[in-house]
Amino acid sequence: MTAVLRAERLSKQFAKDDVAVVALREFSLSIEEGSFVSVLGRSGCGKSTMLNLLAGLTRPSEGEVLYRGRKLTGPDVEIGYLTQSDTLMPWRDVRRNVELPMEIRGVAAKERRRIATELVRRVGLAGFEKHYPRELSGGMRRRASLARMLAGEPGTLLMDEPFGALDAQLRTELQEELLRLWQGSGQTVVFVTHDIEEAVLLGDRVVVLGGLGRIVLDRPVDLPRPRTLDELRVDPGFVAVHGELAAALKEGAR
Ligand SMILES: Nc1ncnc2c1ncn2[C@@H]1O[C@H](COP(=O)(O)OP(=O)(O)OP(=O)(O)O)[C@@H](O)[C@H]1O
Repeated sequence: MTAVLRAERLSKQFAKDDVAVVALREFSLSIEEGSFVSVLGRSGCGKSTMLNLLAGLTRPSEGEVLYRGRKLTGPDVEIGYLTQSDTLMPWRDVRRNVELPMEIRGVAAKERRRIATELVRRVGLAGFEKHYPRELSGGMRRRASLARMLAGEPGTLLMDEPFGALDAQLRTELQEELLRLWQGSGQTVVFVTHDIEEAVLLGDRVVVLGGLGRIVLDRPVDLPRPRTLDELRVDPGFVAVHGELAAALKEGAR
């Protein structure tokens, strides 16, 4: 297995009222090609800062990000990023938002429409193709953004708490859909969450961050797939991993 994405001693500080605020300190991580890595951490520990750097959206104060061995100096079409903030285009309806990455790649109009319609269905938005972002709920906008990211067919997907705002039922459906799409795709996923169950359900590996992005625990999850939460919850292996991660989160908060 080769590393597709590597963070090497990344530090990031922001200037706030002339005072330097450190968000991430000497953060290093190597992501294997085709793997699904969950990153777990409490609010404010630097998860979004880390993803912004991995996406090439912001520049590190120190250190570097390597994508396929090349230094990342800006956003890359190969890397899809589902941010926490809403980046749908307000003047495009759902279908045309989802079509956008395919327009950029020069996919023919008919094919674009076919793929967009299918992706919109997969994220549970069938019937809302003609709705504009302002006509959707927050959760629906997240799902439309997810479909748009998938439409770009990125080799690497960075996702920042994509399902946090959704109700439990929908969340489960989308987690399963994401796994279906990912399995066998060869895509690499870095998935940020603060939910232990979600991290274990999805990941091949869970990385727990403490303050300033300090890695408190980095462990593989070797539970068999396909996984469902109902089955996992009564699996002794899952209960053990869950306990270990909960302890690591607590340790990270210190
Ligand atoms: N643009 C910025 N300017 C100043 N400080 C920032 C900026 N962005 C992040 N920070 C600070 O860096 C730290 C880490 O923020 P970050 O958003 O990465 O955390 P997070 O783990 O993603 O949190 P959450 O789970 O709540 O999204 C916080 O203390 C935050 O206040």
